[in-house]
Amino acid sequence: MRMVIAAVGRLRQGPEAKLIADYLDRHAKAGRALGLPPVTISEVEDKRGGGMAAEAPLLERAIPDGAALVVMDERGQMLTSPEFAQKIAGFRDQARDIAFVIGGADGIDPALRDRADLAISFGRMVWPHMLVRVMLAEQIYRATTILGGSPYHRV
Ligand SMILES: C[S@@+](CC[C@H](N)C(=O)[O-])C[C@H]1O[C@@H](n2cnc3c(N)ncnc32)[C@H](O)[C@@H]1O
Repeated sequence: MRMVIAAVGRLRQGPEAKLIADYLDRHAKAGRALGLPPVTISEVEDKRGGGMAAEAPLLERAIPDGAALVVMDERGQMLTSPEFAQKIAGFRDQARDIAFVIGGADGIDPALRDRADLAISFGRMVWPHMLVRVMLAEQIYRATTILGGSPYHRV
């Protein structure tokens, strides 16, 4: 099984990169015993500024064949963290890779959005894509702790 974040844009060194590295590192350690692999990040960029239509094929290339496609989209479903954890466990139990997709300034091309297994919203407000990366990394780590029964997540 593979877990991939396919994201538009290159993240420079800085606070967001440090947070993402920290959460994904914690996920990698906690996920080992649960059959969850480390998350890899695949960044794509269309240097000609072609927007979402040009970014879609680049994102498609970063998505493993047959992977469960999870798009991050403000119009998507608002899940609780335990619900998100169960989605991840469900894909794991089906032996499917998971590809989380984060769009660029224009969002995700509708053709890619429409074929998603799941669209997740972090609320109806639009967040900068680099912050969505941080929040997604944290929620993946949180999901792993929920599945592992660790007390990180409290309600
Ligand atoms: C700056 S936003 C682009 C917003 C764009 N107007 C759209 O229609 O999607 C960049 C990316 O961040 C992610 N994103 C932003 N806000 C989000 C939210 N509330 N929930 C989930 N993902 C979000 C989406 O993947 C989006 O493509």
